[in-house]
This record gives sequence, structure tokens and C-alpha cells, in this order.
Amino acid sequence: PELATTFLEQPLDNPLMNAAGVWCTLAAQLDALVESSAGAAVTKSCTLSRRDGNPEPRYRALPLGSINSMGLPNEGHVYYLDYAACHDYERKPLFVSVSGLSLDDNLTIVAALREAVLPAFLELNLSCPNVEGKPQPGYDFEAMDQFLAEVATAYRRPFGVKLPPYFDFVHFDNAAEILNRYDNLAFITCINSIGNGLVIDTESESTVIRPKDGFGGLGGDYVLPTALANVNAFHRRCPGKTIIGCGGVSTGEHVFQHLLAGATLVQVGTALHEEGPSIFDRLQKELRELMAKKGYTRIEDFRGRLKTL
Ligand SMILES: O=C(O)c1[nH]c(=O)[nH]c(=O)c1I
Repeated sequence: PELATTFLEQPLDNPLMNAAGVWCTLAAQLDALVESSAGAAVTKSCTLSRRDGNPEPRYRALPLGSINSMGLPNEGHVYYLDYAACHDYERKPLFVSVSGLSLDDNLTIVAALREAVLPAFLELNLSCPNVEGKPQPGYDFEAMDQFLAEVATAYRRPFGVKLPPYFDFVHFDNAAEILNRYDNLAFITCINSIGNGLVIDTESESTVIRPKDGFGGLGGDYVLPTALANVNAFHRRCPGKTIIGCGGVSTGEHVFQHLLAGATLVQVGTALHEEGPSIFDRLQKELRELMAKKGYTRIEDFRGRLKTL
């Protein structure tokens, strides 16, 4: 079976990539992703200036996934624009994730990305749940609409957004109605971590991460059904846009389910953090085996064809 696919008319060897924030904060990590069999790569969400992020421990792997409150540690937007300027786009696409701390910061970063005239894809992160005192725009529809109006106008080129998970059909409807207003908003990445979960260690009777009294974003097995729901909800509501699935992927079967739900590309976070970039070989092998068993030769044979009862 063939895993080759296209994204915004660009050819990719396969639909797999990292989730923003995982294995992508430093150039050496990004180089490892470019060397790996991932079909594409995305940079750590960046702010205007470099940030240390939250105090450690701020990430914890768990039997069923992970919890994190990294606090947006990154090298500042220029570092990632420089990386994007040196990337070989013939080899695989590169996405630049942007999560400015204000609308003005986002506009400054987006303007710099546009001035650089690079083939990189902008993934505007509206869903970081871990910066104290900063509510995430994805849960404030007025703010989200304002951010998108200004960024869409300033950037003028195709871009995408990284959304938080929603849990209510009215929220799916309201978010989709906003996204559909922007013609150059070309792709939607669902989902970011499920924000502000609390993991308790019974033996020590304590939280397991330091920031925010132990509250942090959940990833891994915990979030797969929510991720699939958000992928399918926006696939149904935004027919003109491309969906990137993210959340709960650790096997080829999970990749298959995201594609069935309507995703075009599939991002891997927690499992990549734990297994390393060789995971992309395993996921492709498992996906090919599943496709062969089902008699599919290409991704378009089943992508978006989830049946209902
Ligand atoms: O804490 C983080 O750095 C972080 N952590 C997440 O789980 N999602 C995000 O978008 C971000 I910007």
C-alpha cells in the first residue's frame, strides 16, 4: 500500500509528522525529524522573545499518556525563522508554529514570516493552556475571531490554526462558523492537549508536575476519542478546509482512525516524546499492514469515509 499524500497541493511521502512542541524546540531536534521518515515537521510554538518556560518538573509520562505544563519554553521567533530559512523544502514540508503572548506579538511574528517569503506553513496556535494568566484564544470566540481577522489580513497567504478540544456541538458550530469566514485559513489542526487535567501520585499523595498546582495539558491514550471527535466535527463543518489530526496517536491503527475521521495529515506528540523519531517507521509499517488487510492501496481509498450506524 502507498502512503504518499498531498497537503495544500504539496506532495508528502506519508501523512505523519510531529505535534508542535514535541522534539522540535532546538535545531538538532528538528534536524532529527527531517532525517526521520516523518512526512513533515513543525517547530515548537514560538513567542517574540526567548522564554525559559515554567519551573520543572513540568512534563510527566504516564501509563495512559502524559501531562505537561511547559509554559511555552522556546528560542524566540527569529531562531525558528532562521531554521525555516535553511530548511530543504524539496525534502519535506516544514510548518512554523506561532503562539505569541498577545495579538500584537502574533502580528509581528506573522509579518516577519511573511517578509521571509518561505514555503513554510504557518500553524497559529490558539490553544496553549499553560501560560499563567493567559486565557487561550481558542476558548474565547470573540478574541479568536479578532486574532484571525487581523492575522488573515496581515499574512494574506494560506495558513492554519491549532485548536483546543471542544466538547459541545454549539462550540463546534460557533468555532467552525468563525473559521469558515477566512478564505486563506486553509487548514485546521485538532486537537491541542486537553487543558488543565490533574494527575495525582497516590504513594506520595502529591501532584506530579510543579506549575499551576499540578494542573496541566493531557495527551496520549486519554485524548484519542476527543481528538477523533474534533477532527470529524470540523471535517463535517468546514468542507473547504484541510484537517490535520493530532491527539492520542501511538499505533498505525490510531493513524488509520484519524484519517477515517477526515484528517489529511496526522501529528504525533506524547508517543513521539517517549519513543523518539523512529516511531514514524513503526507507524508507517503498522498503517501499511492494516491497509493491506483491508484491501486498501492508497489513503484516498478510505480517508474521510467514516461510517455511522
Ligand atoms: O506548555 C506549553 O508550552 C504547551 N503545552 C501544550 O500542551 N500545548 C501547547 O500549545 C503549549 I505552547
